Amino acid sequence: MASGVPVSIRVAEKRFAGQAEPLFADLALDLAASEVVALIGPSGVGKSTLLRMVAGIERAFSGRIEIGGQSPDAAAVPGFVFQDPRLLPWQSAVGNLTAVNPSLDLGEARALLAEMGLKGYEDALPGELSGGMQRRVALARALAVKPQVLLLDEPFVSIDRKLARELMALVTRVIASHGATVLIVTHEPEDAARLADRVVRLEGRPATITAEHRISTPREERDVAFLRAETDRITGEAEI
Ligand SMILES: Nc1ncnc2c1ncn2[C@@H]1O[C@H](COP(=O)(O)OP(=O)(O)OP(=O)(O)O)[C@@H](O)[C@H]1O
Repeated sequence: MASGVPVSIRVAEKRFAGQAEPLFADLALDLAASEVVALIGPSGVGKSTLLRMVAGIERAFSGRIEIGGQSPDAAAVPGFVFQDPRLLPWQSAVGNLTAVNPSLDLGEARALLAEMGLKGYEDALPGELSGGMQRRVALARALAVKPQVLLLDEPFVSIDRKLARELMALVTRVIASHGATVLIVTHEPEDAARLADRVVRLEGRPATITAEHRISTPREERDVAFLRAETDRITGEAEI
């Protein structure tokens, strides 16, 4: 089990070609080791871009991002869960895990899939799995790199709420058992209230942090009434 490392984000400027205003200017965000931070904010504010910058996928910006004191290039590979599962269609579930980490032994890969509730489906191809099962494989794949940092980009979007809640329960267990530092982008304040230790709202262009909200109640104690109240606080319908 890898434990989480601190993440330091300092963006002097990030601007895509053709943008009159930079997406980010003098943006600073720190995550403590093993902290779970949810990024919320309007569409187009730059949440996914920031996640890709932390992952080292998006490199054209001025500033510095450090993962456990190292640049994203030098740091251990983060686990990344995208909006859609993006599995290799010709690889089995196990094959999708070993594809991202060839040193993962088959027993470990199968154990990760079992942890995601996929016992018996290890050798199935993605096309033979339901959408929900494919998302579970994608989560197992993110854990297959034994990440110190887990990046989740709207992993519960465009699925029904029942499935989203099942997957969130799974992510809650993963957070408890794998201990990574987690940065999750979500449109749903309720999802943030379920999962995060801290909710950070980005707004404007350049985007700034306009609200931060800590949630200290343990995840497993967050019941429906709690989630409703927290969601109101996060959306600004109650004082934060
Ligand atoms: N590769 C790119 N080239 C040019 N512009 C881009 C690129 N990627 C993102 N953008 C622009 O940067 C802005 C931020 O995009 P981003 O996807 O990060 O926002 P977001 O907050 O994640 O939005 P959403 O919630 O809709 O996913 C948008 O205006 C988008 O069009």
